[in-house]
Amino acid sequence: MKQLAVLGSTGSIGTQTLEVVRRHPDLFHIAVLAANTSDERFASQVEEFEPELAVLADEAAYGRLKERLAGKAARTQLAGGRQAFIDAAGYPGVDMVVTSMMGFSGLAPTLRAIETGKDIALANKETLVVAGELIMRRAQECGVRILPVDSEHCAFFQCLQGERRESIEKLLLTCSGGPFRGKKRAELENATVAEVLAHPTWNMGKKITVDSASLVNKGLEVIEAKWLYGVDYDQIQVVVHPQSIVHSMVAFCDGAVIAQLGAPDMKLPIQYALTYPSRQPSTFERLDFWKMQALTFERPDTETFRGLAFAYEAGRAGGTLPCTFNAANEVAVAAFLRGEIHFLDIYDIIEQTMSARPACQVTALDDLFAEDEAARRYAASLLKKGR
Ligand SMILES: NC(=O)C1=CN([C@@H]2O[C@H](COP(=O)(O)OP(=O)(O)OC[C@H]3O[C@@H](n4cnc5c(N)ncnc54)[C@H](OP(=O)(O)O)[C@@H]3O)[C@@H](O)[C@H]2O)C=CC1
Ligand SMILES: CC(=O)[C@@H](O)[C@H](O)COP(=O)(O)O
Ligand SMILES: [Mn+2]
Repeated sequence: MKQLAVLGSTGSIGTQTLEVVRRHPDLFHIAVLAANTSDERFASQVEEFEPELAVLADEAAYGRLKERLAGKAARTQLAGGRQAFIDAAGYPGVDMVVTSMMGFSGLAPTLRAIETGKDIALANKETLVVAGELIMRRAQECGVRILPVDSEHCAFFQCLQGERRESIEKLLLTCSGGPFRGKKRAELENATVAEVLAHPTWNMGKKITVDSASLVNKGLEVIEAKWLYGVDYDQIQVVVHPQSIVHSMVAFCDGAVIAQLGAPDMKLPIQYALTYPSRQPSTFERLDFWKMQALTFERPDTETFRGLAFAYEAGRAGGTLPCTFNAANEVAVAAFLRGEIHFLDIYDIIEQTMSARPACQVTALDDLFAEDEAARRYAASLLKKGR
């Protein structure tokens, strides 16, 4: 029985992870649940799974949780606050930590999980974007496995089973193109939050859905792929594939291309990460190749969707720049979702923050926390200028 900690259990990946666990009660036990503010949903998860430990990072939400669970879930120890959330990642007896929390907040708990010897089912791509070198090195030193949950990276992982890294010619990273595929800047000036959140193929949390529309998500995934598979940026080619059926492909040195296909459903990569190296039966939707329409592929428009170009620039520069890129994006996306800026302003905020804060070398983890804070402050100052 694998003992799991699910960090970010109330979100899109977190709830789908729990769905996978419900279907395999013989394989998994939920030892730890952790989330941030969604106390109502979290309380019902705690009642259902009765973990040993349940943590809400947000103190006010933790207060509400205690009231909700008064006289219930007696076997579960409750805790609240940011430090408790990080400590939950190192809970004794846990075999695998699912990092389904959002954004830079994933870095410290992921590192804690690695350093306490837990395998990682990694959904939180921002952690690898800001600290890929450090995370991969610590994982190797601590003898833990990082199993990708992100659909494209799970596809690479499946395509690479039994292959040598040196045989990789290119990683072909597929991209839906988001809700605005084919549109030009002038058509995006007044894009509404509802239009941005209308992803054509995936149902996900709000932040990643905005990132998909701007192609920042694909940029984050380029950097994530670089660290997971140890390739050069020149070996990662983004291919727009609007149907989201081919989840990604690997081109090998002999000219062969291996692809992983499936219906767009995150439960499959989540289950694969949780059960690897075995495959477990599932009732997830099957592809019907007799009914399938065309699978199409195109080149991304990086002049309109500048998020991808910024990511390659940040990734190639290295050092603190990917952290700067990520922080500026997180600030801009939150402001866009609050209705404070236009969709295209996200690009300007990233661009200006990246040019104001050139890459510095990362010598310690604290360099990244300092850069995240400084870049957020700079990006937030751009919002105040009344864009
Ligand atoms: N959704 C998807 O299909 C995919 C997601 N991913 C990645 O997975 C991660 C999660 O995405 P998704 O599930 O969509 O996001 P959601 O917004 O749906 O969920 C985010 C989760 O993180 C928690 N959270 C948010 N902020 C904090 C914080 N500061 N400290 C601790 N916990 C926090 C939320 O808690 P609460 O709700 O209680 O506030 C919630 O449980 C992201 O990194 C995303 O890029 C990758 C591939 C696909
Ligand atoms: C489901 C998943 O893995 C997302 O990261 C997905 O890739 C988003 O789709 P885009 O290709 O539109 O960014
Ligand atoms: Mn993805």
